[in-house]
Amino acid sequence: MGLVAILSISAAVVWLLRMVYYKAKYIYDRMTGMQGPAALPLIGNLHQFRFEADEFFEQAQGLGYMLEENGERMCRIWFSGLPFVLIYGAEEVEAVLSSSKVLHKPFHYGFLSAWIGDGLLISDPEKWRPRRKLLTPTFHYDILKDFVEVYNRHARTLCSRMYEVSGDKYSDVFHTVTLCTLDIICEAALGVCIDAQNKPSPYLDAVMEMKKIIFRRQLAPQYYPEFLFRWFGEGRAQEKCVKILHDFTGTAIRARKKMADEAGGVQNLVEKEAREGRRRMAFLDLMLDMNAKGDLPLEGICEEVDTFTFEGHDTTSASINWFLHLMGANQDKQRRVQYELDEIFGDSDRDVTYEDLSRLKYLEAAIKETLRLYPSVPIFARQVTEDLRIKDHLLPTGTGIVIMPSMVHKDTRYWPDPEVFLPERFLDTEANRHPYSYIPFSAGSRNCIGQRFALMEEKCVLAILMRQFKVEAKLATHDMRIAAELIIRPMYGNDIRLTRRKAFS
Ligand code: HEM
Repeated sequence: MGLVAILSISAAVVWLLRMVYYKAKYIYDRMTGMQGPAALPLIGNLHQFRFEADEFFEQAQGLGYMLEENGERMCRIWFSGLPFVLIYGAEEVEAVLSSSKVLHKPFHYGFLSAWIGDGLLISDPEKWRPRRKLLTPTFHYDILKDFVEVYNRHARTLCSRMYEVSGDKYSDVFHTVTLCTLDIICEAALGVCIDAQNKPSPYLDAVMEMKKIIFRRQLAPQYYPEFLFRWFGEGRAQEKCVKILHDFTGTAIRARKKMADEAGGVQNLVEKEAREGRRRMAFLDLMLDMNAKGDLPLEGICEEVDTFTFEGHDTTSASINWFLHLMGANQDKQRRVQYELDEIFGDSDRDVTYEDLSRLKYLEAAIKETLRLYPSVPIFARQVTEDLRIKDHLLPTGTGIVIMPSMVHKDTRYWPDPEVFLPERFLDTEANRHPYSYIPFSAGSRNCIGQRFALMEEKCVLAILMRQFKVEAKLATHDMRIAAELIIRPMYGNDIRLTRRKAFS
């Protein structure tokens, strides 16, 4: 190699190292101005991290409580060399979620992509923006009200399962409820009744297994690189699950598309089926219509159906479960819920109608209060791609932002006696709270697209359950250990005792 070449390469290496040094210094200088636990060179705070689902959440919350004294509800942590900022105050959250520039998700959302592709939840803003615009009308009340029948039907099956475990003993109902919410979302998204509450299926097993694999990987940095995960982690097990999941949704989508093509379009097909009283519109039908107009490719339909199925069953199940626990632990509040139900339904065992839903004011307040104490998604995150100012800090490009709704929901400035279960907070129309002090569904333009669906579903399912059963919780709320996985769940299950209130016809 000639001297010139050696000199050129050396100059390039020096130049690269200088760039890296200045970039690292730029980030480091900005991050050191922020409160946070002492970090070591290279590994940062990694050695202090707890990787168990309960300890990890407790640790993050503990850190937040320790570091709120100077009026800032944010702190920095170093995940090895990567800077992260934990955010747990309404004002700080507003700076992030109201910004149209902070819409990217960090790398660990990518672990979901084997299942849900590049759907709404994880896609980059360039892809996300037009698709969100396209899909938002899908969640309009005019469409959602047709799902009330689906909620009722599966809630009644859930009731039968609950009868089987009712009586003197306490039973863990967490999984039982999850099967119901999975039935509901599969029928709403795909138009297919998987009947998970009555029979096992490879699809059901794959859904359950896949969630565990994704969560285990999130807490195992050694498996972040794809090849290490594939060869030494659970990559192969994941591949098997993904095949079952995609075969199932792919087959249902292709079959429905074929039927729509044969009927001369989705609208014709849906109208024909409605005349025959056979089936109602599913999100899939609306998306096939978009596909026929050239707005959404078939691959996009698969991504979004899988995204809805993933995001739309565990979240609602967690929330229904915590609601049942809180009812069992707060008998006075349970009586108020049942008083309202008895006023509306009397002794009748009729279905819940769309009109009933808006009359269930106390039930709705109790659901919202449940989501305040136990927001189903314990943590969500953003990636800074342009320097972002929050209060006196400039978060440099590359910073990961981690938002903790459960802590935002316990800020005493907006939530007096934050640990107390008090649905009445949500009936108080005078309450003057910061608009970002309640964020179970996130907020801003990238909030939860399914929140109306979720609230309608929960109200309907819980109206049916609470009419039939009195609930008692085995443990007091302060004795429940919380596991923050993909959703927030009771670490050792949701043990409740159910006794029948009236006959089930
Ligand atoms: C109690 C129930 C639910 C809760 C608490 C909840 C919460 C959330 C949260 C916090 C996010 C933001 C996540 C992030 O930024 O990383 C989100 C996003 C999302 N949720 Fe939900 N969710 C619920 C139910 C549902 C349901 C039933 C569906 C579908 C029918 C759904 C579909 C979605 C989708 C597609 C996104 C991504 C939206 C986007 O980025 O544009 N969710 N949800």
